[in-house]
Amino acid sequence: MPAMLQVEGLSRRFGGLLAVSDVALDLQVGQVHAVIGTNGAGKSTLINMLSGELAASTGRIRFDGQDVTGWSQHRRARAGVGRSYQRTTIFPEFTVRENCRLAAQAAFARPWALWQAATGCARSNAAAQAALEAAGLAHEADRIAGTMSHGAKRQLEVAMCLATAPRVLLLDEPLAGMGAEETDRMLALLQRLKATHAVLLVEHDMDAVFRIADRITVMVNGCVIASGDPEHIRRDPEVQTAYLGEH
Ligand SMILES: Nc1ncnc2c1ncn2[C@@H]1O[C@H](COP(=O)(O)OP(=O)(O)OP(=O)(O)O)[C@@H](O)[C@H]1O
Repeated sequence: MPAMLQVEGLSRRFGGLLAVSDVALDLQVGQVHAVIGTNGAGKSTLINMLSGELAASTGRIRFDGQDVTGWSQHRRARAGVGRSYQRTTIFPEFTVRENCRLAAQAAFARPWALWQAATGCARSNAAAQAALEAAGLAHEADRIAGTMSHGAKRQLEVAMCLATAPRVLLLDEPLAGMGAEETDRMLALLQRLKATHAVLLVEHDMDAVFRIADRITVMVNGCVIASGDPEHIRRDPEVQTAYLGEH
């Protein structure tokens, strides 16, 4: 199957620091591709370049066959590149449904329709409902988002991402701070979503990564030191030394 998102020779420099160095990566529908690595390895910088929040210093990003390296974040998002953040980014005083509708409205902005009530935007409402159902949150639709558990809030962030109709999901530590049950629920969600999306997962929870990932890329100091299926990564001596320890 051709890659939905394809990265070649991607680097990012911050002054004298090479935060991401010559990274190559493929994301395919049907796969969760996990990127793991020590603190400061360059994982968030990589996601920020894929989403368009940060410009690449060198290299190329292709999405669905098109070179999107020079595209803005908004243009990539509209084309189908969705992302979630390390820190919770919901609107706590709004309902779960309103959060999803706002995410959809931001993605499908129609400046010429300013006179229409936002609540009446059929496309955003439909996208919000579909996202809630896909994320398993339809039964929580009318709940005030701020009153939900930490795990449910992270699930809502994935739903907000889904409301923008993405084909690629870039997820930055979606399991951070979760208990065992919440982790199980999120992994079940990712397992369902990968059937229709290409998923990039940046995550520190190694047990979860080895449960869910179809492919793992390991970064150290900005460089990819290994990439392959979980068994290959588990056995790689360089990965063992640099990162995994007992896993
Ligand atoms: N805007 C910036 N300006 C300067 N240096 C930066 C900037 N963003 C990141 N860095 C540096 O780039 C390196 C990679 O950071 P990055 O946040 O991508 O790592 P990470 O793998 O996501 O780490 P963590 O697991 O702790 O989130 C670090 O040394 C960091 O200090």
